[in-house]
Amino acid sequence: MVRVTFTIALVLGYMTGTFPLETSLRSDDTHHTGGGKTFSVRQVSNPDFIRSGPYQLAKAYKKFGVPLPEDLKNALGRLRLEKRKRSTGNEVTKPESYDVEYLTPVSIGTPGQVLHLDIDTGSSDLWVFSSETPSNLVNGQSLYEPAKSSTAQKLEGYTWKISYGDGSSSSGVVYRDSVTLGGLTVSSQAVEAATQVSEEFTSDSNNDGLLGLGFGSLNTVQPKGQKTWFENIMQELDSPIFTADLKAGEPGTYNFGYIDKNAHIGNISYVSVNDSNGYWTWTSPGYAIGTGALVSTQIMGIADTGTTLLLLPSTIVVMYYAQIPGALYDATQGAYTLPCSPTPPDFSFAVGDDGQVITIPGEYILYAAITSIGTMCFGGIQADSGIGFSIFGDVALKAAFVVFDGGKKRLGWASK
Ligand SMILES: CNCc1ccc(Oc2cccnc2)o1
Repeated sequence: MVRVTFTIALVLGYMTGTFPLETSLRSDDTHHTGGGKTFSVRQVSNPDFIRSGPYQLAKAYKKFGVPLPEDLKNALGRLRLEKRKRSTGNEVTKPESYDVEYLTPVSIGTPGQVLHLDIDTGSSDLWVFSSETPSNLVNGQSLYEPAKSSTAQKLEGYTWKISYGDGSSSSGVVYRDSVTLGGLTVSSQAVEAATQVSEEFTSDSNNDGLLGLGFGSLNTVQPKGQKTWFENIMQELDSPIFTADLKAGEPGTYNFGYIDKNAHIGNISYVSVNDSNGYWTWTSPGYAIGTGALVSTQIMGIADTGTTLLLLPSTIVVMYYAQIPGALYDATQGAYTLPCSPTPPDFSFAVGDDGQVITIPGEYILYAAITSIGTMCFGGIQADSGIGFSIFGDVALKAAFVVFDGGKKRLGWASK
């Protein structure tokens, strides 16, 4: 989750998109003879008009009521198929130890420079360790070197600066370059090169940066916010979605543009997303602890692949750990801890109004042993106090198959 600070200011309602000219080929430059007024309208071309010979020829046949010859009909059919051809992609994502984050190979520039990025649906900057990151802040990470990319373009005067829910942060300058993920290429993606990273990133040696899949409104680039990779590729996809299939202690998968029916069990329940704060924000109607009955209560939270744990309202967290002998809030850790055995109760959360429930196995809540003798463990469920919403991080996401639907602004949840 990216930490957003608002400055109270007159927000100019500027749009970052480019609008196709609202014009079309027209010729209404009618001239009147005699004393009447004359007027003419300048013809402007419609840049969105797609030139197509067979289509124009077919229009001519239709205009004069002549049936289309067979080969022209076939040509039109091929064109229609060609236009329909869209694309899909998929990529493997690998967990770091304790599933603290999942890293995905991303190719940047020409020729491609492969970096392993943390795909984060809780933020919207694509930033990387780079040749511009001071070497004393680099500790084994792969670097993006724009000078070695024939397609890199520096956005002069553009900067970025971001801080995350765990207190880590980074900042730097901005390039445009080609970015390929899962076989899908955005030719002009804003790539944010770090000139500063906090200690948490320096010590995170295998993590070469983040690829944000939140909504573009969260992007921190100044003076003009940039679109995420997904926002840039979305229209090319068969459908404007991506799915997250994270796994406990083993590689998972991100798919783009399609739903892999073999990746989930039972139906996918969809819930609406409120993107007004830039996150994939949704509301769960309730939870259950172990084999207990569902407790109906609204849990508003974000689906966040970049947060490791499941952060919930403290009332629910207290209820959960109260079921576990020996569990306690450890003030030195600033967190709930519990005995590493026996396996604690499962935790379930409801999705939608069709009875769908996602059950997190108890072992996912034994997040990591605190002491080397391994008797007490760090809890995978912690309180969301002070954040303002809950965070369905990796502990929850790795129990589900999740559809992030950018077209309909909704989330789909299924068991797997
Ligand atoms: C592990 N700390 C460094 C680090 C890796 C990824 C991130 O980014 C985060 C952290 C928390 C929430 N969302 C994204 O920070």
